[in-house]
Parts: sequence; C-alpha cells; structure tokens
Amino acid sequence: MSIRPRRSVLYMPGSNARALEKARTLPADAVILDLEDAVAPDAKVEARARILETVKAGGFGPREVVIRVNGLDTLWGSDDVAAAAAAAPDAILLPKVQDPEQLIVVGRRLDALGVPASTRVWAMIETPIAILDIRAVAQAATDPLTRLAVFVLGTNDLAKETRAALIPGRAPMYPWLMQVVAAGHAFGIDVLDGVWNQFLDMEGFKAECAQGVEMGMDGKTLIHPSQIEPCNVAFSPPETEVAKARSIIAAFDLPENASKGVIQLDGRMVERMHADMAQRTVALADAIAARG
Ligand SMILES: CC(C)(COP(=O)(O)OP(=O)(O)OC[C@H]1O[C@@H](n2cnc3c(N)ncnc32)[C@H](O)[C@@H]1OP(=O)(O)O)[C@@H](O)C(=O)NCCC(=O)NCCSC(=O)C[C@H](O)C(=O)O
Ligand SMILES: [Mg+2]
Repeated sequence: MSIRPRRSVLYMPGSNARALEKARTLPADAVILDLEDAVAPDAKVEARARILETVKAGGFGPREVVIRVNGLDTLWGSDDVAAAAAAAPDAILLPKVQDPEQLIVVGRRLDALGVPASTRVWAMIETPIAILDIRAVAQAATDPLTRLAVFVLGTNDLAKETRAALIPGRAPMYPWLMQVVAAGHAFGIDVLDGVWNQFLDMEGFKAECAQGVEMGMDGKTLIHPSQIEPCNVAFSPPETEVAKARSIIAAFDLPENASKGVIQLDGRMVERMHADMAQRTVALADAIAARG
C-alpha cells in the first residue's frame, strides 16, 4: 500500500514573493500557491507570472505543489488554467466545484494542452450545492479524464454562502463536513479540512486539528507557517497506534491464525478489517518516516 502524506497543506498568496520563497523549505506536506481569494484583482496577472516562474524553477523536494486557479467563470480563470498547465504542478486546485461537468471541462482542457497525467485535479468544496450534490461530484473521480484526487474544504466560503457560524467545535457544519469525508473516501479521494483563521490562537487550532483527525480528514489546509508543526503532529499516527497496528498485522500472520476471520488480542476483538486498517496506519507512518 502506498500513501502520500497530506497532513499539512499551506496556502501561499501568489502575490506575496516573500511567502513563495519559503515554499521550498517549510515542513509542509504540500503548498498551495494561490491565485484566487488571497490575491487582489489588480495583482492577479503579476501573481500568475510569479507562480509560473516559481513552479517551473522546481526544488520543492517531497512537497506537493498545487496551484489554485480562479474559477473558469471569472476574468482570470481560463488564463490561470493555461499558465498552470504550462507549469505542470502536482495538482491544480479548482475553486467552488459543485458539478462534475466543471471537472470534465478542465480535464479535457488539460488533455488538449498535453499536460502529463501526473498533474492531478483537486476540488474546493465550499458551496451549499456542492454539499447537496457531493456524491455526484465525488463519483467523477471514477472517470480518469477528471484527474480528481483531493477534496479541499472551504469553510469560509461555506459560512458565507450558508450563513452558518464558524465557531469552535463547528457544530453547524459538522454534518456537511462528514458528508464530504464519506463521499470522498467512498471514491478514493483524500479530504483536507478547512483553514483555522485565528492563527494566533494555537490551542483553538490544535483542537480543530484533533477534531479533523477524529472525523477522518487526511490533513488540514493552513494559512500560516506556525500551524505546520502542530498539524503534522496531529495528523501523524501516534507511536502507540503504530505499534498496535504492527501487532495486529503480526497476529494475523501467525500460522495458527491463517484461516481465522476474528481473533482476540490483548482483550480486544480483532477482525480482518482491523488488519486492513492497521496496514494503512503502518503505510502512512512509513511514508512519513521516509520524509525524514
Ligand atoms: C494571515 C497572514 C495575512 C498573516 O500575515 P503576517 O501578519 O505578515 O504574518 P507574520 O508576520 O506572522 O509572518 C511571519 C513570517 O511568515 C511568513 N508567512 C506568513 N504567512 C505565510 C504563508 N501563508 N506562507 C508562507 N510564509 C508565510 C511571512 O512572510 C513572515 O516571513 P518573514 O518576513 O521571513 O518573517 C498571512 O499569514 C497570509 O497571508 N496567509 C495566507 C492567507 C491565504 O492564503 N488565504 C487564502 C487561503 S484561505 C481560503 O481561501 C480558504 C477557502 O477558500 C475558504 O473558503 O475557506
Ligand atoms: Mg474559498
């Protein structure tokens, strides 16, 4: 089993040269070079050129490099996709995806531009329609044309569009977030949690990371470098969990358990499905360790 860790995914405004410089050194699993909400309209064209140059220069090591373009219904979207295609990043992040057709249109465009299949598409889930139609959007991943690999929750836009409050604990949004996790994982799509805006409130941030882990998120999107380390810790399986996972795998590998579907281990019922989960935990821990 091979897993790509996507614990910490940091947004960097394309208009902020100083921030972009840090993309090659910060310990984030991925960076999103942003052309959308973090960049003012007057700065978008210059930011696009800067991002293109940054991505083409390479040197990001194990970090995934993602370009967030403006929507295709904006003045900049089409040129953003063309520029991102020329840079061939690891992924292009499309804002406000709510209809599989949006993914098909972009997939066709990337194919027509000869963009290698290694450039995937990530989709922001941040509108009420996307939440209501999430199964159809997730199912688009079964069509390789769409290149769909990751859902990114946009909780700020969701709050804006639904008028739900963004509060600690996120009670108003909980069902929507879980719908996205369920739909994403049903179709092999990683799901990244939304951002924590109060970047000086580290305790609140850690609590939201822990909640994301409990919900089954694969990682969290971030706005400030100070959030990377605690996020990496939160989304890494703890050593005790990895040790337990290894012992479950070892137990099922014993000859006397070869034909058993269920065994007891340290007073707990363990089934083959738990061994599958254990394999995933170990694969994730190994992939994280391989990063150093
Ligand atoms: C939030 C910020 C505006 C804060 O900026 P600032 O006050 O300048 O921060 P600091 O002085 O604490 O910065 C310290 C150093 O860290 C660098 N820095 C800061 N942020 C980043 C970053 N994101 N990436 C890389 N480096 C960063 C500064 O350059 C300082 O460096 P140095 O000068 O060497 O000391 C700012 O953090 C920021 O702009 N964050 C990103 C905001 C953003 O991208 N927003 C859009 C994405 S969120 C979104 O749209 C979610 C979604 O769509 C939704 O709907 O929810
Ligand atoms: Mg948004």
